[in-house]
Amino acid sequence: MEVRVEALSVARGHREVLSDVSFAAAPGEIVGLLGPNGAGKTTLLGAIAGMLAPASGRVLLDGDDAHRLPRREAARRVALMEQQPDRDIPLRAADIVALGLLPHRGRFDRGGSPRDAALAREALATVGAEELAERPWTELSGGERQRVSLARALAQRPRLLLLDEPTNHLDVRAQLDTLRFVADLGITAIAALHDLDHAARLCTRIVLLDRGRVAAQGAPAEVLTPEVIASVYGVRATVLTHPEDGRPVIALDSAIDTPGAIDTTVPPKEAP
Ligand SMILES: Nc1ncnc2c1ncn2[C@@H]1O[C@H](COP(=O)(O)OP(=O)(O)OP(=O)(O)O)[C@@H](O)[C@H]1O
Repeated sequence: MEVRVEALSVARGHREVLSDVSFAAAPGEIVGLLGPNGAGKTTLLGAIAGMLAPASGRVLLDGDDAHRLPRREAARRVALMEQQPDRDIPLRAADIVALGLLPHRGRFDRGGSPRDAALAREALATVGAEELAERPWTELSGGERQRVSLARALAQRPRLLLLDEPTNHLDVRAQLDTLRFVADLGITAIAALHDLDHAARLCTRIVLLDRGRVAAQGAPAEVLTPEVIASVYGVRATVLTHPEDGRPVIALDSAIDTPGAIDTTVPPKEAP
C-alpha cells in the first residue's frame, strides 16, 4: 500500500501535538517513526489508522482519505499493533488473535467457527507463539502479549501494518526475530521505535519527529547523524558504519548538558 501523509496537523485536548507533518511510504517500504517521548509518534500512527481526526492536512491510503474510510474498510486495510495492549479482559490468547478476523467476517457470521480457530492458531504459529493459544491474556508476560498482539495484527491480513514500539518488551533474540519478521512480510509497515539501531536495521526510511514536527527524514544514514541525534535527543553519539552491510551503528555516548536540566551530580560531602 502507498501511504501519503500531507501537511498533517492533529490536536489532542486543546493542544496541537502534530504540526504540518508530511512524508510518503511507497508500497513495501518500512518507515521508522523516531523521536523523544511525547514527540507525537503514537498520535501519528493513530491518525494514519484513521482513528484520530486531522485538524488540517490528510492521510491518503492508496489515494483514499484514511479518516473518511468506513471503519470496517479501514480495518481490512490497516492493522495497528498498539504500544501497551492492556485489555485486561478474560480472553484466551487465541480469542485475542481471532479479533483480527472481525473485519473480514461476513455480516451474518458470528465467529467462533473451526475455521476461525484454525486461522487464529496459524497466526500465532507464524510468530512462534502457538503454545500460548489457550493461555489467559491476563496471565501473559509483556513479551508474550506483544507476540499475541502481532499475531492479531497479522490475522487481520493488512496491507499496511502500524507498529507502536513493537520490540519494547522482547528479549534480544525476540527483538531481532520480530524485526526480521516484519521486514520479510513484504507489506508496507510504519513502526514507532526508540532504538536507533533497530531503526537503522529495519527501516528503508526514517521520519524523525521533534515536538510534533518533522526534524529530519530520509534513509537511515542520512537521518542518524551525530548532529541530528544531538539536536533532537540531546545526546552525544558516535555513528559507525557496519562492516558487513554498511548500515549506521549508533553508540550513545553521553547526555549533553543543557541549561535548566536536572543536576544529577552528587554534591561533595561536607567535611566533618
Ligand atoms: N489523549 C490525550 N489527550 C491529550 N494529550 C495527549 C493525549 N495523548 C497524548 N497526548 C499528548 O500528545 C503528545 C504526543 O504524544 P504521543 O503519545 O503521540 O507521543 P510519542 O512520541 O508516542 O511518545 P512516547 O515515546 O512517550 O510514547 C504528548 O505531549 C502527549 O502528552
